[in-house]
Amino acid sequence: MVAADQHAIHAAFKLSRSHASGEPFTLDVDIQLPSSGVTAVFGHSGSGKTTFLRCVAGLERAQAGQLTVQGEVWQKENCHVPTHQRPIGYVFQEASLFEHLTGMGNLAFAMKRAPTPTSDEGLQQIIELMGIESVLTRLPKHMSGGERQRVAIARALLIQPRLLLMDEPLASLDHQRKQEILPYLARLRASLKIPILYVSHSVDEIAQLADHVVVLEQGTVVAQGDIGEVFARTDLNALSGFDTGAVWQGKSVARDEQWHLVKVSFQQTELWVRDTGEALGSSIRVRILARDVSLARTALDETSILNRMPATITDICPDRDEAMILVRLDCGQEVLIARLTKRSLDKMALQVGQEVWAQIKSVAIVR
Ligand SMILES: Nc1ncnc2c1ncn2[C@@H]1O[C@H](COP(=O)(O)OP(=O)(O)OP(=O)(O)O)[C@@H](O)[C@H]1O
Repeated sequence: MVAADQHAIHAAFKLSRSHASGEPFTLDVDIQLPSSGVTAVFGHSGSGKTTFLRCVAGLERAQAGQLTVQGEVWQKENCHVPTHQRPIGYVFQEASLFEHLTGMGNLAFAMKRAPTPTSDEGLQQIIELMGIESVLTRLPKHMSGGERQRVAIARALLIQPRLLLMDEPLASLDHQRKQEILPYLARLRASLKIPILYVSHSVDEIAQLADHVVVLEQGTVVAQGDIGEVFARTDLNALSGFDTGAVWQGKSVARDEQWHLVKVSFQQTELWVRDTGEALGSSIRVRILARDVSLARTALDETSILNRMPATITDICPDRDEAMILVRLDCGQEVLIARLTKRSLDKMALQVGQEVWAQIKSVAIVR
């Protein structure tokens, strides 16, 4: 839960619509979101992510709604601030640039809409942040998908928004372009003071970018909280499956130069991870996929696995795959999830409350 904070966002919307096919849809949310960082709005296709974002933007009007952003009312009973009067930047799935204007022309258009003049320095900072210097003289048709999207993000920032809304900004890009643009989004997250609402159905993207997660299912909020907390849950349909995995936030504390490894310390446990060259003391986020965690009843000495730790089984939950099971473990203050076959669970006679050894085959650094 987000602490009561007058700078937070309170969004409550009730909106019903019926499909041509006859299947009705209702968005029914009442949530408090943090005033900074990236809040990911996550869920399967059709869960209502875009509808929620459009309600925040004022593009869609909920039959009943209340929206307060940092103490300012944008919607309440008979009051509905129109979209163009809301200080928001909106980045869509497809970069909607003006095709007849160059990159710089697109940016200049946004600057004209900003409430206060942008200094040359401010403009330069955004150009550098998004790495778009070399495409400013080009028309959008001569830019790659990733470049177009980065110009679109810069344009949204130059409006000087107090809230940035991003609706699947990477969805139209291929894998390589996504990888190219992700570091820019991570930089954006680190340098922006304003809150970002980021809609996505990609667990990978969210694991890398989000601080806070809201999970929608059929128009309602089924979970919300800090990324570590939400990703540690095994009962969420949207998060169960091949990509299930815990996200841990720690600090690098030691370096093993011979083996190119860095020791990352978490609340009560430590992991050795690949050295990505960051200074000791840096904050490091890792993702441990449930399929990369195996369990042993005793501490095995002869194993090639680098990261092993004692853990207690706290829950055993069904997986989307009939043959698999998710085991939730407490490792000190950290929660780990292991994805095992039902056969292994049975063979090892694992039960809730049992002490085991968790063996982590691979740890991905996500930031
Ligand atoms: N313009 C519209 N008219 C009628 N129904 C709509 C309209 N837009 C969306 N819907 C329906 O409303 C529901 C929520 O759609 P929404 O686009 O918000 O979901 P989503 O979670 O963003 O999905 P996706 O990930 O596929 O974009 C869906 O059932 C969808 O079919």
